[in-house]
Amino acid sequence: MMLTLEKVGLAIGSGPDTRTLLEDISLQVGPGESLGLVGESGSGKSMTLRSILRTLPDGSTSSGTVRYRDKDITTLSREELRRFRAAEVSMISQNPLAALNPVLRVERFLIEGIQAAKPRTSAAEARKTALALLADVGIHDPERCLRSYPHQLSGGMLQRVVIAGSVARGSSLLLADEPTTALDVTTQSDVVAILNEARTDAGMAMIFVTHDLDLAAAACQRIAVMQKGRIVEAGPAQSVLGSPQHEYTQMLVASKPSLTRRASAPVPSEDGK
Ligand SMILES: Nc1ncnc2c1ncn2[C@@H]1O[C@H](COP(=O)(O)OP(=O)(O)OP(=O)(O)O)[C@@H](O)[C@H]1O
Repeated sequence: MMLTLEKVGLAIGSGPDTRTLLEDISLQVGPGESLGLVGESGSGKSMTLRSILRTLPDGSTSSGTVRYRDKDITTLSREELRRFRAAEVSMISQNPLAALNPVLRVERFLIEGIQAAKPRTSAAEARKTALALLADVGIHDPERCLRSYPHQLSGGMLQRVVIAGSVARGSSLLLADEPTTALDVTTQSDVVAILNEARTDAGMAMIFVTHDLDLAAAACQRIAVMQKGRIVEAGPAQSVLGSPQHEYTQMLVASKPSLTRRASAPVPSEDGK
């Protein structure tokens, strides 16, 4: 298994003011696999990702184990943790600008990633690889994209560049936190398709956080449903969403806006009748 969480817990504060943020979180993701974490706002999805990266809030206490390959991440030294974050994990968030340096062209971002993974690659070779990676993520004019600064690209293009960057760095673990929330629906499905392709081609393990059940089903083979810091139901995406067992999952599925229902809903007349 690439990543295994066993009974991960997280609490903040002390004494009677202690608040439990995560409780008994156990999950596994293998190479090339994708796991969706779904649940309402505040259910602990982002905190689960932060437990993996060990970027926990000040004053919090964690428990349980986070195993990456054969190492327990919770016991790594500061230097080992820095290396784990830089070389093994890529984080894709709602805001791709956060991952990119605003004063550097896309070219520098990708070439640095490629050379970090394979230090002996020449600049010319790295440039060629960067162009190929941009083409792989569906960028039509890779030359132009390489020369661009982040602010010159659309949200969908930026998210593609960040995905190309994680492939360039040879990351084996992809943590995606609402990566498509800021995109329009068509670009959303393009980005999900590109993520899926990058994951299977490069054998990356992916955790995909979203509150959108349809998106989770499109991006993930398995789904874990979180409520109040716990996983209440987990299993193959089709069975969790098709025949949910836990009443919280049933409620989420029932309240999901259905595209067919939306499309066929009667349009209210102007006077509201
Ligand atoms: N720095 C912090 N200190 C204390 N509590 C926090 C901190 N950040 C988040 N929390 C609390 O931790 C709980 C879990 O939050 P988390 O961000 O993981 O939820 P989420 O499921 O990712 O929600 P969202 O979809 O809104 O991002 C929430 O109750 C939140 O209020």
